[in-house]
Amino acid sequence: MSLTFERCSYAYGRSAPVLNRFSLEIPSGCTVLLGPNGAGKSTLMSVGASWLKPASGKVTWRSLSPSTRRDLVAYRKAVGWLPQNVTAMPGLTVREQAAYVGWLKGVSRRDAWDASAQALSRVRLRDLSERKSHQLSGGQLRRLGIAGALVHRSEILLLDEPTAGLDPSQRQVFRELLGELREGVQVVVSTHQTEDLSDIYDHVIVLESGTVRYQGGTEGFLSMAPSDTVPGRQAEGAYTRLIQREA
Ligand SMILES: Nc1ncnc2c1ncn2[C@@H]1O[C@H](COP(=O)(O)OP(=O)(O)OP(=O)(O)O)[C@@H](O)[C@H]1O
Repeated sequence: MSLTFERCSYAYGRSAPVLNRFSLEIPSGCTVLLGPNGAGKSTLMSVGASWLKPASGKVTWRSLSPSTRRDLVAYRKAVGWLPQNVTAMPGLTVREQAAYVGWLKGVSRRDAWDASAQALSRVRLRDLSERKSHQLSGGQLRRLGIAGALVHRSEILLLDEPTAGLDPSQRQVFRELLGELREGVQVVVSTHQTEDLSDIYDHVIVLESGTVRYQGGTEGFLSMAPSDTVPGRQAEGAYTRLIQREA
């Protein structure tokens, strides 16, 4: 069993629920989560990361559920999360912050320290290891966030807009990293960037107004593009067609 949401409901305060008895099983492999602004992607990721607790329903990763007190620590160790806004921890260096995140997730201090060097290399931040994390640029901070999720050797990574604010060369670094990661870890990426979908992702999920509008293979998704779509713009064409059709 993969990451599963069973009839989950979540509302911010007294607002209308963003997720209303929402059910979804994330397929194994590499999945991209698309959807318009406000569709509920970050909310879904945050519920999956057990940062937000659904008012009702159940989230499970394999046999672990964060709503079961006994499972919570193991669940959070297994499920890595890059939130939309990564914050620098005051006073910590880049390496200390990556190690600290691992330690918070239950990795021993020594293992977290060792693993942090490797994780920083993977996101190409090793040269900045000794810099204070508050001195990083926004894009570098996002890469540090990914490194933090790698330190505790997650079984599944939920990456919320990992390429937002990255320059084109760093987006390429991220694509390469994803190619390496997908060998051992299940990955879900929320993004607005639709280029190269078929090179990177096995599955596409499109969310709109807290509802799944599409779930299936990447090739099937791309084939929904209008026949006159310019080559290389299939994902954009398919997405626009889907969202307009459902609007
Ligand atoms: N902290 C919050 N308090 C109140 N409402 C919120 C909060 N965070 C999100 N919302 C609302 O919940 C809905 C879903 O937001 P969410 O951030 O999950 O969407 P999203 O698909 O990630 O959007 P984007 O692509 O713009 O990041 C939106 O209507 C948003 O205004």
